[in-house]
Amino acid sequence: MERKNWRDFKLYAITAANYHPGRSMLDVMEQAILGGADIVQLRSKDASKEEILEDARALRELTNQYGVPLIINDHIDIAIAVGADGAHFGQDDLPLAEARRMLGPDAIIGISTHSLEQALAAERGGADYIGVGPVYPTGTKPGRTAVTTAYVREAAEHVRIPWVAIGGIALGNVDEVLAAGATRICAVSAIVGSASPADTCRSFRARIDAAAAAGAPRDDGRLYQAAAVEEAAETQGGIGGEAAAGELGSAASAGGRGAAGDEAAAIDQAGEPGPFELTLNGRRELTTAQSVEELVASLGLEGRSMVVELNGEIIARESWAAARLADGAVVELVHFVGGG
Ligand SMILES: Cc1ncc(COP(=O)(O)OP(=O)(O)O)c(N)n1
Ligand SMILES: Cc1ncsc1CCOP(=O)(O)O
Ligand SMILES: [Mg+2]
Repeated sequence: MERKNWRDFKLYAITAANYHPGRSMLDVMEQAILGGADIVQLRSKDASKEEILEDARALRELTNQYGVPLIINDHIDIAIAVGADGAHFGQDDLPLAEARRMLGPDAIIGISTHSLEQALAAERGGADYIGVGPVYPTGTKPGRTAVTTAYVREAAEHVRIPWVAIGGIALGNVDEVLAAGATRICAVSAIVGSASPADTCRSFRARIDAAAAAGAPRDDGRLYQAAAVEEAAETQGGIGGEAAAGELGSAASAGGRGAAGDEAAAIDQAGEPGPFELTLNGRRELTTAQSVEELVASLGLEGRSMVVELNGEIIARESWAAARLADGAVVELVHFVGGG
């Protein structure tokens, strides 16, 4: 089974046997993986060490079968014993430096954070990813203060390592979390407590993919449009924040770019292409992508099955790199969310 880069994960599923009485943990987690969960954590708060070890072994086998990374919550010894891909620790668990020493440089180490200060400390300390939450109050960790989407927004702006929003996230509020800038979602009860974990995961993935296709996230974690406006401000010599969004067309032209329909995109004074405007699935967006291939990559959709139409013409996959984008281009992008 080919493994993708774990950093590309979008949907993080965590075990919680209390939410699925009568169904086995392995069956529920297999359904979650089949539905699109692409990283899995064993989190078991009430079981004995022996039971956790047994579950960890079984989950290791399952996740290996599907090429999905396995993270063990809290128990570093069990992570080592079963050859997990990594471990997750909270603010009061084993210190990060100690965990790294014990797990080695290649292990994936995740740290829970509840404020930007903690996030930046984890980043400096060498965490591989962080949890951002609990975004909403949740029965899975009762009594914890919700950090709200305000912290999600801060994370989107400042955190440069992979980060995942967690806590009280369900299909009814996930769009709000994505709109705040999250590009990865973690859910416990909403997934393992649902009648069909596979369908629920498919729905989560569809929402996450839709947010990406709508032009929100970039690989660097900054909001796509906001980042483009900031870059425009830099390259055009200081267009101010919010006003820049509306004024970009004229400001960019002043920087030497042709009108809508020009073949060449803007080149700024440093020789870098500047942002220009296109219509993506009916929405006006700013991009610096020079070709369809770059546009798809900038949306984080590489490798996805999709049909791309540029200015009314369907572009075959092998022509994406050659299909140049220019100011005023009209792009329709339909990608298919894989099931099973
Ligand atoms: C992905 C992810 N984020 C946060 C947590 C919570 O970890 P922690 O704060 O240590 O709390 P417990 O899960 O141990 O109760 C997590 N497990 N995973
Ligand atoms: C483990 C953990 N850490 C922060 S919130 C949380 C629980 C998330 O569970 P749920 O998705 O059911 O709210
Ligand atoms: Mg913990």
